[in-house]
Amino acid sequence: MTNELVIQAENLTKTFGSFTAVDAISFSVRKGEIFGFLGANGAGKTTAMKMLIGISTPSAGKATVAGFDVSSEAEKIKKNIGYMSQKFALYDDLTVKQNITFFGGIYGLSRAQIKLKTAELVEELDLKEVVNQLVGALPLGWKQKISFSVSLLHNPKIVFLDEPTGGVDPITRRQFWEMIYKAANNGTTVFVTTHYMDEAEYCDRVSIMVNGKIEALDSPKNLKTQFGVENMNDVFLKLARG
Ligand SMILES: Nc1ncnc2c1ncn2[C@@H]1O[C@H](COP(=O)(O)OP(=O)(O)OP(=O)(O)O)[C@@H](O)[C@H]1O
Repeated sequence: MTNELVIQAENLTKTFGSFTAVDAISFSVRKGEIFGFLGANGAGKTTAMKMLIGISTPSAGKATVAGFDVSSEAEKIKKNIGYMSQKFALYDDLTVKQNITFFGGIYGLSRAQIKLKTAELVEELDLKEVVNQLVGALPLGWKQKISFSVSLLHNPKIVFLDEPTGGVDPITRRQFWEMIYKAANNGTTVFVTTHYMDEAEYCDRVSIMVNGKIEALDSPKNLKTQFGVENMNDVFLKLARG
């Protein structure tokens, strides 16, 4: 991890009518950092993330991602990031290989690059058996791992993961986190939302949102010390209960 800041938000705000979903949040994320973005349902995480990836315009405040302004340079941001949404976006009726080819094309990779990447992924994820199977036939954990790899196809500087491990078993979640570590070790910054507090422990730093505001932000170790508790679940409960 370096000291280069790849995400900087300053008083970033989103209102819907009179409702403030994201309330003047300020934070920064370093290159290669695994940054956990936590909060209860409805706290404003997805809304904040949508502003950071350039698909929702802030109502107030500002943010830069990969050096580009989210309000005025959204197209440049999209070229520099990967995104895996809660409803991850692989096509069930295409094979694994066809999905990789399709998304590689969208990300602007050449045929040769796609071929190379496909071979790499088959090797890394041990996909030999399933590469020509329809994605729809694969278990959820597999879909998520492939989806994550697809979001990294174009070697983005930052990858945004919105609850990437929802609904999968602990072993698959652990494997997924090994992939996250590997991406971070390769210099990719990982911005991840999760509801699993064991996953919060794996992050370099964690922010916790309550009603649109960031109420805590530090390493898991420092947060546990600050709140005088043993685990991130208790940190979260203390904050959420107010
Ligand atoms: N387009 C919209 N119009 C009006 N209200 C919205 C809109 N999008 C989100 N909200 C509201 O903003 C609040 C924050 O929602 P958001 O989806 O960002 O929360 P979240 O922290 O991501 O929750 P979850 O963990 O359930 O995904 C919620 O009260 C939601 O109803």
